[in-house]
Amino acid sequence: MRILFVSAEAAPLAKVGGMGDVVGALPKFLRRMGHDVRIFMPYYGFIPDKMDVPKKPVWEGAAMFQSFSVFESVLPGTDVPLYLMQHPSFLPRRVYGGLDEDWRFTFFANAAAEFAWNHWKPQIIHCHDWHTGMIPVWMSHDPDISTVFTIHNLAYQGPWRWRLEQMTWCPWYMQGHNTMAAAVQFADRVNTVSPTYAEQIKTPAYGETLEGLLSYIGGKVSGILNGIDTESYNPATDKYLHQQFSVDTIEKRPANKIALQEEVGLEVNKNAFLIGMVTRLVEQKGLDLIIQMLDLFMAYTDAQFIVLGTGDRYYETQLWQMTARYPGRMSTQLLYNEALSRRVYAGCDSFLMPSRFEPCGISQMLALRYGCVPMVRRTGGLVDTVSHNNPIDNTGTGYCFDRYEPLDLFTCMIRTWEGFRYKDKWRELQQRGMREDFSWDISARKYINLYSDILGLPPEETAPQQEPELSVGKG
Ligand SMILES: Nc1ncnc2c1ncn2[C@@H]1O[C@H](COP(=O)(O)OP(=O)(O)O[C@H]2O[C@H](CO)[C@@H](O)[C@H](O)[C@H]2O)[C@@H](O)[C@H]1O
Repeated sequence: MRILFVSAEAAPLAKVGGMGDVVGALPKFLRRMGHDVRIFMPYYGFIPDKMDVPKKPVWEGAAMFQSFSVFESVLPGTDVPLYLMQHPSFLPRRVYGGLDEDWRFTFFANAAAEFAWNHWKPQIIHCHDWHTGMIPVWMSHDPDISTVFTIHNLAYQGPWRWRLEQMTWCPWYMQGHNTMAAAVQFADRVNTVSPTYAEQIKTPAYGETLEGLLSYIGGKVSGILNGIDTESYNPATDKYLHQQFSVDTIEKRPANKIALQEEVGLEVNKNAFLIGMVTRLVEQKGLDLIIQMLDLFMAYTDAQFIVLGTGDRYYETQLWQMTARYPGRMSTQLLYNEALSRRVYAGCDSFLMPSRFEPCGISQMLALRYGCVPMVRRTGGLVDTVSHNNPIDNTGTGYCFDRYEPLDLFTCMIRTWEGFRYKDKWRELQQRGMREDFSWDISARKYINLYSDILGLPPEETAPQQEPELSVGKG
């Protein structure tokens, strides 16, 4: 099959969050299964810092009264063909933000559609989040090109219809209120990134006002759990770590904790319970819960806490102020830093992710892979990837809580801190997590079956079923 991924992010070139991880990894695995998968993304101003791009474009086109050029290369570290769309609006050294965001991504989507019609014609365009949401509307006219639309984040829905009407050809029959709604209506298949979240978004608590529409088109909505790139994220070979280790040499892991404490200015103490977070600092990630109960937790325990992230100014300030109250025990790194993120996963004892909602979550899977025990709220993909520790039966991979309440988070963190004192049981818990298989193989097969289904082809192989475990209340 010929499949074109269209996305605003693709790791390692442009990654802000988990969508970059997915688009950077899934095509590689689909190609290994024998399909011609390619990526189309913007040529951001910072891309030449990360790779050499040919000087001559492979194609030039026009959309929304603007001309643009497309350069062909390969996604670094893979054999995936990459098309970079160049236009002055993408020259700034940023992925998101700016007053022209609605315009530039609608234009990007239009450019991708022109590219698919005129240069490389795929059978399926796989669109990611609202930035590509108009593609399914335009492609609904084309009998040769079908579309899959993946929701990574329902909270960001793109420009509203009146703005789309101003900017572009927005057909009269497009009754969607905004770009995300239009995409959901017109795509041949809609999927989100975990089975639990695929059910949750049909409810008012998680549907972000689209629950009615998502329930109405429920037959074409599915949930396919994300994987992680286990080749890139491998603690046994990760060149960014102070000390590499594997599930069988886990006794080497504490050297990473000491190195991390030194690096971020925490008191060097191998016995202190070190908690980490690597996250976008936004409401989704449950930061308000942490801000409400962290003082209590710090007073009650000897724990240390490191946060690596950037995002809303409000959360940055709150965390910064809190850090000032705990010198040597808390460190806030307001940075986007891939290398440091790997050292946080490898050095911390536990990873905190009390999300308000979570479509899938990549961070908790990376934490598990690096032996960092996750503490999570049971919502969305966190339900499908982390199970509660049961030291009697030797099952479970982390610590979980249900209700979105500071006291429930506090209790969960205290239970984890207690668990950390029983070293042998803790090591077994870490090893169970490290042995979990989150590689892309299973999910990539499910995507192939989804594409085959649209094209009327028989499924390639039967992938094992993932049953959603429902937890729909916001607590
Ligand atoms: N400051 C920083 N420095 C370095 N690395 C950083 C960083 N901040 C975040 N990251 C990295 O970005 C990724 C975050 O991915 P997540 O899936 O956990 O959340 P996100 O909300 O961004 O993704 C959305 O899309 C994904 C993909 O579908 C869904 O899993 C998820 O639920 C949904 O919210 C991880 O690889 C993490 O290490």
